[in-house]
Amino acid sequence: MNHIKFDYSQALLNASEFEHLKGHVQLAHQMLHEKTGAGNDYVGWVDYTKKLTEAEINDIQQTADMIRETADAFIIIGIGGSYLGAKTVLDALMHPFHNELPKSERKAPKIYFAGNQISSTYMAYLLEHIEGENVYVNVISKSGTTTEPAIAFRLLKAALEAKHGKEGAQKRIIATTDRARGALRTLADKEGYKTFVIPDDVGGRYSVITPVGLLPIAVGGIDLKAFLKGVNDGVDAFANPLVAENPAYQYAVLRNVLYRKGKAIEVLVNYEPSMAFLAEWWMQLFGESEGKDNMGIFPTKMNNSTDLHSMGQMIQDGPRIMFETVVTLDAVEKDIVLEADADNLDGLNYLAGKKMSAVNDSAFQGTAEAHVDGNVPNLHISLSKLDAYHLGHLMYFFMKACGVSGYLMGVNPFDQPGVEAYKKNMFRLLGKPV
Ligand SMILES: O=P(O)(O)OC[C@H]1O[C@](O)(CO)[C@@H](O)[C@@H]1O
Repeated sequence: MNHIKFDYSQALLNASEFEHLKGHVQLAHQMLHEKTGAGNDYVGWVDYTKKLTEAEINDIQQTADMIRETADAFIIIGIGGSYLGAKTVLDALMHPFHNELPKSERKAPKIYFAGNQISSTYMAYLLEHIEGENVYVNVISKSGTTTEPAIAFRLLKAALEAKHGKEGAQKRIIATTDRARGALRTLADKEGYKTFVIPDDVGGRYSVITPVGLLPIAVGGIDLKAFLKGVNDGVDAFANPLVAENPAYQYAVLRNVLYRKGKAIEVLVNYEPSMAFLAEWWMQLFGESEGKDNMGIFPTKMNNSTDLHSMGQMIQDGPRIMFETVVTLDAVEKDIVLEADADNLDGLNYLAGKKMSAVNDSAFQGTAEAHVDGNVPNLHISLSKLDAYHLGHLMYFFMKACGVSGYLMGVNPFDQPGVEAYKKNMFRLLGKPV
């Protein structure tokens, strides 16, 4: 069943402008489901979760439970698709001040990320910060050869071995990587680490639904089965080839029509800080999938109402080359009723008795109205609430829309050849042996 409400009444398009693309969607749907399109070696994510066995899920859950019971701190090493999905879910569903809670109130180890940049300062502070802690590490790399996580892992492995010896470190390291290839696989096999496999036919940016995302999510205490159920219900709901009944395909069509009308920038907007990282994950998903052959919609983000006070001016009055996709929640996790103040020096008594979420909602409504008036098309996605089920459903919605959208755009949505350019130069500058 579909749990995404997708409203495109403010897309500033006539039905006639997207009707003609419906036939193309049927073709893109077929290419994806029958594995006949470009990049067809990488469409395993389409029904991956449907094929996950109970034993595989239990293995992930048991490993996570062991880490939850034993570790003070859990470090997720990975870059791009190898950390963005996990961080999105953990940020969205965990206590916003989780790492600062006293141990007795924390339901999971403190969680840190490493290997998603090459900052020596960050790494030095992290190593110093975790010195007294019982640390477990999940090193995640599909290729097993990415420089950023490899450097971070080398440093953390050395720190763990210095503290606990080889055997103690071995117990605290879990590697998520390719079944057979890559330096991380070789190392993990040699050292005897517990490993999880990233399937060959699932690319990094589509891998949050594999152990890449699932293990960290479970360590965070998120309900894995609910997350997977949300994904699986998405697999069913968004496999409907009829555009009129499939919001993922509607979204794919509309963004393509908007792009063809000169809207080269898509802004993913949220009104909840817990959802801010969703945009980072979404940016890689669409950016790496569609930015090809000098084409593609440039994906960016607004965390509102914060960014209305920095980028709001640009959206309202800047060049008319952007559209917004706003994600909102029908119900917030916690609400606060604003009270009257005897002095009312701040002039806020007109809000007395109102819920803070209603003020936030008015910010959303007012902004959408202003931006649409300013000729910025607005697409609106709403979820009934933010929990493991709905987040899994939403992430799969975006994945499915992205595959179809890329095909509509005429690119291979499953490769990322352009990412190699900086690496080649960096390796030359560093004198990496060829
Ligand atoms: O999991 P890996 O192989 O380390 O790759 C991490 C990320 O790097 C990229 O390959 C780009 O360099 C992304 O596509 C990917 O998500």
